[in-house]
Amino acid sequence: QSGSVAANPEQYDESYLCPVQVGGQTLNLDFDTGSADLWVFSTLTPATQSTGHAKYNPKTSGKAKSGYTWNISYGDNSGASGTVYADKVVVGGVTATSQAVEAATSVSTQFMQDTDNDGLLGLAFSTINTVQPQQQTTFFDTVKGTLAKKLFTVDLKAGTAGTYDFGYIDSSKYAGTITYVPVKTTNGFWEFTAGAATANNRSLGSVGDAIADTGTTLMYLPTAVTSAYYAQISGATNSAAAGGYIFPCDADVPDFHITIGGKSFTVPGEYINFTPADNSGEQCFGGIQPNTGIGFTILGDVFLKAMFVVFDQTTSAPRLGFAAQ
Ligand SMILES: N#Cc1c(N)n[nH]c1N1CCCC1
Repeated sequence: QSGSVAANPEQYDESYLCPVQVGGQTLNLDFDTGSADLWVFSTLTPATQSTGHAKYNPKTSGKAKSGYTWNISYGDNSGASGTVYADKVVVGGVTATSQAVEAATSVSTQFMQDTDNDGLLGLAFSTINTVQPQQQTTFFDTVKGTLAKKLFTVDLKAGTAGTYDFGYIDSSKYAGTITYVPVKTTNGFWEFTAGAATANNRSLGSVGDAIADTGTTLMYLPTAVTSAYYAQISGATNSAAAGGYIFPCDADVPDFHITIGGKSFTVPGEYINFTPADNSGEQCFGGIQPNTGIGFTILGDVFLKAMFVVFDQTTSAPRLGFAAQ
């Protein structure tokens, strides 16, 4: 089988939500290549936390996995926990007849407040799934044996709907050729080595170890690369109050170029002029921020919305394919 589902941007492209049928109920989920749990708001989630969200009702067709629990926390200190059911999950026409559906019995305030988001669909490696006592497979791992090709592609867009495709590569969605690089799976991420970064034809240094992460909004780069980039924007400062680099909204924000697999790819400067940093609209928050304390680079949606990316498990060695949109 194969299929395609829309990836609808939230305000400022902060995250992208995709309609998924869970036990015959449609929920809008954040597809996240940086985590491996499929969890949903449910009828088990306290009403004080779930108001405004679509909820999965396991009573309809879910089979309880007795004694199974899950508990996930993300790098931004958000998190959720709950119990586990097996149920039918359909994404863009691709059907997992019995997928582990993690029903939330508790969610953090960030999730409670984003009422468009009804949960997450993890697309990292199942080795980092949090279900106990037995780890469960991601939707992709559950269905990959039934897909025409064991891969999915990500085509996020700036300010408009993109797509996640499962089982095939749509050559109309990218320009030029796809450059493949090997993936290191030991941390459970789609992790690879990126190369040199430049802006205004000046070297910013090497990016190095990086993950392709649809669940992260911004790009978190090595501190040296980040400071060298913002040194080229007059008025840019690293503001503790704002929580990162900001600059005058009318500044000239240079394109960011990164080499992957020997090919150069470009993130337009306008994607890096991310959002107003304050109510005056005078200062804007940068789409590139330092990866301090993370330990690797995260190439999130600001990067991905300039790219067409193939998440490929067609061979025993997973690989990532990158192309310009
Ligand atoms: N922090 C963080 C994070 C990440 N690195 N990948 N996905 C994340 N989230 C998904 C939902 C909330 C945060």
